[in-house]
Amino acid sequence: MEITSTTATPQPATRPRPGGAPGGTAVHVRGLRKRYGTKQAVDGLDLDIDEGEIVAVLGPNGAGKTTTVEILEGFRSRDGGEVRVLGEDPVTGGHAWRARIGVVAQDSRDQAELTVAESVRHTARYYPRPADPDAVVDAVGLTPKARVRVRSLSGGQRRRLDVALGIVGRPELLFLDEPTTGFDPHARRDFWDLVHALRASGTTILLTTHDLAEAAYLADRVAVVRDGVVVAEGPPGSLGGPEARVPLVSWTQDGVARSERTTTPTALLSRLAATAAGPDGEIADLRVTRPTLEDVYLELVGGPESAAAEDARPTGTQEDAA
Ligand SMILES: Nc1ncnc2c1ncn2[C@@H]1O[C@H](COP(=O)(O)OP(=O)(O)OP(=O)(O)O)[C@@H](O)[C@H]1O
Repeated sequence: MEITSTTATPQPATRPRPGGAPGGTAVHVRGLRKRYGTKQAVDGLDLDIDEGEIVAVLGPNGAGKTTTVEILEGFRSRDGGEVRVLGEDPVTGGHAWRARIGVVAQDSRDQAELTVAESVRHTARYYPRPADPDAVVDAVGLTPKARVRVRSLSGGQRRRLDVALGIVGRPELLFLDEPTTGFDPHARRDFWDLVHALRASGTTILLTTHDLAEAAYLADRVAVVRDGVVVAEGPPGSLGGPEARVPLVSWTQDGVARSERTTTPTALLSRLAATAAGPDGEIADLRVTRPTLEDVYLELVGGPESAAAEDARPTGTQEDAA
């Protein structure tokens, strides 16, 4: 599905070519800091995103992802650090800068009384070179609901509309904050195709997600945030380095579950065949697995995403959008 402009306006000269041809830096963050009361939510965070890249920011609840992203979007102030988004400081980015970014936030916008088509058309008017609203509605799979009022949509349909509203301005840089929450598997896969199509047209994408499969499928690079800093970054397939990807061989011997990490699993299997196989020649419960992105991620953040990682928001320190 191609999303075309409603006007003959050509793409901006700065728009990168697909495939990551020499482009500039879309996002540049150094030493970012943000404190809420006594809580240091962002604590010296560094991040760079090249034009045309899809970067997934991962991290447990309360790690500082949303705070960081909202600072980049210009919706939240910062206490310190250097931030450039499409070459500008979000604090001083004006209307023209804002029109170059798209935001799919966690909280839906409220256009409950409009139909889906009206809502997308309405939002398109805020942008100088919007996509065809009907094509966008189609791209997110909402054509059958185009004449339905927003308030009547299901949660997942509402989320798709959020995505439509975020992309109708044909942003150069798109922020996707947990975009597929509530999507059924089919819608999620369609959405992934859409994200790839956007990237192919040169859009830079910053994605935050708790869905490791989504990050692995979509991202060129992932950045893992913990306690307000990036603790690891790299392509999803090699995050954590070769050490983190050493295969794990597990088996049961004499009724006891055993496992061993080894770079030479075949040699270990030969040894086990001689020493741990039962009378039938089989090694009980034998499995050889290579750590997934999820395994590496959990190792990096110190265990499953849990309440332990999340601290309650301190009351009385709410900060309004900057
Ligand atoms: N407006 C606020 N007022 C006070 N504390 C806040 C505010 N927003 C966030 N915090 C705190 O800052 C820390 C980082 O929160 P943030 O929402 O950035 O994390 P997150 O990584 O996006 O989490 P999640 O995955 O749950 O969305 C948390 O401890 C949170 O409680």
